[in-house]
Amino acid sequence: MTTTRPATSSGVIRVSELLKVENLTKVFTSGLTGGYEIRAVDGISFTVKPGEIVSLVGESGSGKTTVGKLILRLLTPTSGRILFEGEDITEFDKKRLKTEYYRKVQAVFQDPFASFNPLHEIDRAFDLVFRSFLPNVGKEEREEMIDHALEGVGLNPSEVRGKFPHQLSGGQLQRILIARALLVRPKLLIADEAVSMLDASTRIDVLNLLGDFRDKYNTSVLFVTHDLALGYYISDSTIIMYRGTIVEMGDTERVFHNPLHPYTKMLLESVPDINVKWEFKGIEPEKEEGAVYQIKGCRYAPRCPLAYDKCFSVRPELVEVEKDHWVACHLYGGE
Ligand SMILES: Nc1ncnc2c1ncn2[C@@H]1O[C@H](COP(=O)(O)OP(=O)(O)OP(=O)(O)O)[C@@H](O)[C@H]1O
Repeated sequence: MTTTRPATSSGVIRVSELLKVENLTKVFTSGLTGGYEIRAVDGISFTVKPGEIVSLVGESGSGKTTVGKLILRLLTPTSGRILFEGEDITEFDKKRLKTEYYRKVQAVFQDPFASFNPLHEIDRAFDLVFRSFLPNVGKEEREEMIDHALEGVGLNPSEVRGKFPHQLSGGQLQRILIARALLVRPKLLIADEAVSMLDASTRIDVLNLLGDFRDKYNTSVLFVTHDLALGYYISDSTIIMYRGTIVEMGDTERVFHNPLHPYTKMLLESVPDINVKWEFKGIEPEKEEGAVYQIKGCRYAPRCPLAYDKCFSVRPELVEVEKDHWVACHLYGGE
């Protein structure tokens, strides 16, 4: 990959985990009757340290968004724990989520248009944040804070304030949402495909902005993406998911420069190279979805060129093969 990455903030002190996900599982059922189990997230564990940017990478359907929604408690886990600052947030009631948790954990999603009411000026987007988390801020200070937050994401307040969503571009709207999420200086930002709709140069600006914000306020970011290059550019650590399971994770440099899992290797080989012209090689058919979740072993086995008997019958565990580099593959001794 040719992308260069901004240097990791050197001043960040990483004491302990901010977020610890333990054996997290979410099972959906497809259809009302006679459906099959979709193990969208299947017993995954990982941590996010204070000030760490972690990419959650995988193809469509790998379970990335479900993980984000579970951490945001927009979904209830089937089993497992989500510890935030040591407390299991799956046990928080609605009041605690609203008054405490969402003060510290904010999110930005893919489609900025969906987050704005087309009938209201964009300024209204900030109302809920002030009402919920900053109720004592006076009108004048509030206006200053909004202007400051907008400037922080590279917007000129006079160009966007008082406008309706249809009068602004997707990039401007997404920056406004990021400004809103960062206004309360959250400890964790969940950015789910948050830059996918932006054009290439705006995308890099917004990524740099997330990096700057982390450096300034030690905010951790869970960066959910299907785009390996973006994940590489921004993150300290990378988690590769396949069909609800983590197949590889660790320090971003190690995962990208020494990929071990056949799935990670395949993903990296699929990144288009600017010097190579497109050539159609056919599309590999995926195993039928319901059948994939019934595989007792590695979910990637049916697609894996190196799979052998054991891969279909025994689920490989994540093993640390070098410092801060984990892989779940029988080729590396996982049981
Ligand atoms: N509410 C739901 N009911 C039933 N199945 C669901 C539900 N939400 C997600 N799924 C299924 O769970 C699996 C994982 O979905 P998820 O959206 O988490 O994947 P993803 O990696 O984020 O994919 P994408 O990049 O396409 O958003 C998919 O098979 C999806 O169809």
